[in-house]
Amino acid sequence: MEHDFWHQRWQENRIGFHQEAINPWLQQYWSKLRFETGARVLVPLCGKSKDMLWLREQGHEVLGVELSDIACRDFFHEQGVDVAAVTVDTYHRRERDGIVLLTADLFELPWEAFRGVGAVYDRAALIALPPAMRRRYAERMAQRLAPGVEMLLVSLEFGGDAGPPFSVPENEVRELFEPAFTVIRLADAETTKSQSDVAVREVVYLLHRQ
Ligand SMILES: C[S@@+](CC[C@H](N)C(=O)[O-])C[C@H]1O[C@@H](n2cnc3c(N)ncnc32)[C@H](O)[C@@H]1O
Repeated sequence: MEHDFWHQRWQENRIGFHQEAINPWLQQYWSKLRFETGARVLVPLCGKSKDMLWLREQGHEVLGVELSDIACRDFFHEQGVDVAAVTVDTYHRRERDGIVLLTADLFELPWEAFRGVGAVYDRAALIALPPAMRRRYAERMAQRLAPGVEMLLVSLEFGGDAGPPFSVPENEVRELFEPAFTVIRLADAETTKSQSDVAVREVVYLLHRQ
């Protein structure tokens, strides 16, 4: 998607993807991942997800990367604090109590920004991207993550190519990430796509960087 698409969504507050509750898959399956105590968790395309608060409560440092400065600002504002942004190179950085949010294009971030990442949580990141960008995303993860780093990925499967959110079925997840990652399908459940009655399956994967 073009940057403008997302900036407009945030400006107009059309953020149906945002969840007020902590994601149940995250709570159920995060303990399946292997990481060091307190590992820094990368949350790509993080929006203002409250899941980052849950990860922080588990003792992690959190590194969220998000295109929209509105999202990064509002994440902290909704916790009752206004955190000033510091400009670093081409992006904005806000930090408070172990949560760092970078207002940046994930694909433009330099290597150093990924330093120390020990785990990844992807909810509505891969599925927010059109096909060619999904390939770039998987390549970027393979380039930037150290061997042994694991990712919890929540994907969606439904009929049709329209999006976002896009349907990314298991064969595509494997095609994108293997062999750089081993891919384990952990669980799935039927849900309903918002604003329509299309049957949608949410699928949770554990990815292990080889
Ligand atoms: C579907 S939303 C999901 C947000 C969050 N993961 C959640 O669960 O609420 C996708 C987010 O990715 C952001 N985004 C899109 N392209 C991006 C990029 N190239 N780099 C960083 N963020 C991006 C959008 O602004 C949007 O907030």
